[in-house]
Amino acid sequence: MKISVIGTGYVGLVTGTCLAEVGNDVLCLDVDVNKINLLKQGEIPIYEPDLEDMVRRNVSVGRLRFTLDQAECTDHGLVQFIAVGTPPDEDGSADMQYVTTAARAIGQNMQDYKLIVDKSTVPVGTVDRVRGVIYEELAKRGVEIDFSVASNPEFLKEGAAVDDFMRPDRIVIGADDDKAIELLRTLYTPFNRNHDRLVVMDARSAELTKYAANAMLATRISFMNELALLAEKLGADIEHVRRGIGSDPRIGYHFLYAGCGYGGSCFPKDVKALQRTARENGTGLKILEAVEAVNARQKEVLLDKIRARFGSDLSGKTFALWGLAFKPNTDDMREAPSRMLITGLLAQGAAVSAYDPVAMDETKRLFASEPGLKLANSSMSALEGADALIVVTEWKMFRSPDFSEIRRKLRNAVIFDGRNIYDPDSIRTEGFEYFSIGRP
Ligand SMILES: NC(=O)c1ccc[n+]([C@@H]2O[C@H](COP(=O)([O-])OP(=O)(O)OC[C@H]3O[C@@H](n4cnc5c(N)ncnc54)[C@H](O)[C@@H]3O)[C@@H](O)[C@H]2O)c1
Ligand SMILES: O=c1ccn([C@@H]2O[C@H](COP(=O)(O)OP(=O)(O)O[C@H]3O[C@H](CO)[C@@H](O)[C@H](O)[C@H]3O)[C@@H](O)[C@H]2O)c(=O)[nH]1
Repeated sequence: MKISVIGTGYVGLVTGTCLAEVGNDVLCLDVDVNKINLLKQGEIPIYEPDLEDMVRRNVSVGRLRFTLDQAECTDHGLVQFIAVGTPPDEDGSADMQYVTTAARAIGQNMQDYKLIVDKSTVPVGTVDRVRGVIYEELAKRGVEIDFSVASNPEFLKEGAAVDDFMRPDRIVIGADDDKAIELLRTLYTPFNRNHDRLVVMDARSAELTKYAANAMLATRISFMNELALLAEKLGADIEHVRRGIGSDPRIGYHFLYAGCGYGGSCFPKDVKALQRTARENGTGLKILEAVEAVNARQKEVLLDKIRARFGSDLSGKTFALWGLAFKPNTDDMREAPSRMLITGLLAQGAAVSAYDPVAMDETKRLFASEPGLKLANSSMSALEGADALIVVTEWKMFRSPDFSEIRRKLRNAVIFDGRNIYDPDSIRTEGFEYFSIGRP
């Protein structure tokens, strides 16, 4: 099938590449000249496991192409995926300007039937709004052309995006017209083997499903983070509690890890946007208010522990920080807990020596003018002369380090572990003072 994808970020690039991988003829559009130039050379602008090889493979056989030309993009695909950003606006609502621009451009350029698919995470009612914008543009041109609009929210996780897209838990399709549903059913057949993963519903329910999924996952995390604070006061261990409750299949093990707060481009913004939608509709979402407040508090937990150990004036102190991305296997630092921590430490007069296996360039971009932040070449060199080590992101490479080397390099044998990756007993046997989340 001929497919166009508008927006080549995490979602657009993965969607386009995976659809090309199974044999479709895909053209991806972006307004970012640098991105498109890089992609045309077979280089990808983000770090995402397995993606670069897949892009190169499909580019080389001509199934995946990139363009800056909107008319070419509209002309190419029978199906037009909108996968542009929907960042939070000042009031917490999703900023819809990029989706609207993309829809308007389709209306301005289309010559024959198109199925327009909202892949971006968008407020309930967006399918109707996109349809309205396209009608407006067709009316301006004085033409009548048949088209469909559907919702097909994306559930991939950064760091596992290719795998999530190729082997989805479910494929949600929200549409009221049979032609759109059949086209999407056909398109997703290669990803829908063994058992039927297609969940077909009306567009509004599909749009709400996306927010509900992220809100539920964020709720689990905030619940565990709040319980972790209580566990600390009670002398209980949240890791034991996690295993104890996760064994109940009604609860399950996933997304129960206490830590230094959730980040990323989705949970924070989607939790906000859903609350905004509720308020606009004259109702509230009290649970989500608490989820957000608990998360904001949790992002301060490491700094609180550091100040409790080293005092509130941290001037003259240096802290080694392992992990800058909001989670492992990505270079994405949107809403990353590391950012608040770095800012907090620098504001208290401390210096920071930071290392991340893939997010160093992004850190440079975000903190270019911070003299107190040093970017180390390796995890071990970050430790030289530091007063303590702080682990913020649970990259695999941080899980079994050489503890005697860490002890030699640090000025004090102190570790703050924001992701509970070390065993408290064995790390104390190694001679460290150890502070983690929700454990004695
Ligand atoms: N990142 C994720 O893990 C993830 C997962 C599921 C859903 N989502 C949702 O998918 C959407 C996209 O997220 P992302 O992380 O890929 O965003 P992103 O910021 O990485 O990429 C968006 C891209 O769209 C481009 N763009 C903006 N306006 C355009 C236009 N008019 N025409 C062409 N290109 C345009 C931008 O230049 C950018 O490259 C968001 O709504 C997000 O909430 C994201
Ligand atoms: O038990 C857990 C699990 C995750 N996190 C944190 O939660 C955040 C988000 O993690 P994750 O969900 O793995 O990453 P995302 O790539 O943001 O993916 C989420 O957001 C996407 C965008 O909407 C959705 O498509 C995915 O299904 C949804 O998991 C990260 O900061 C994690 O450290 C925890 O603190 N504890």
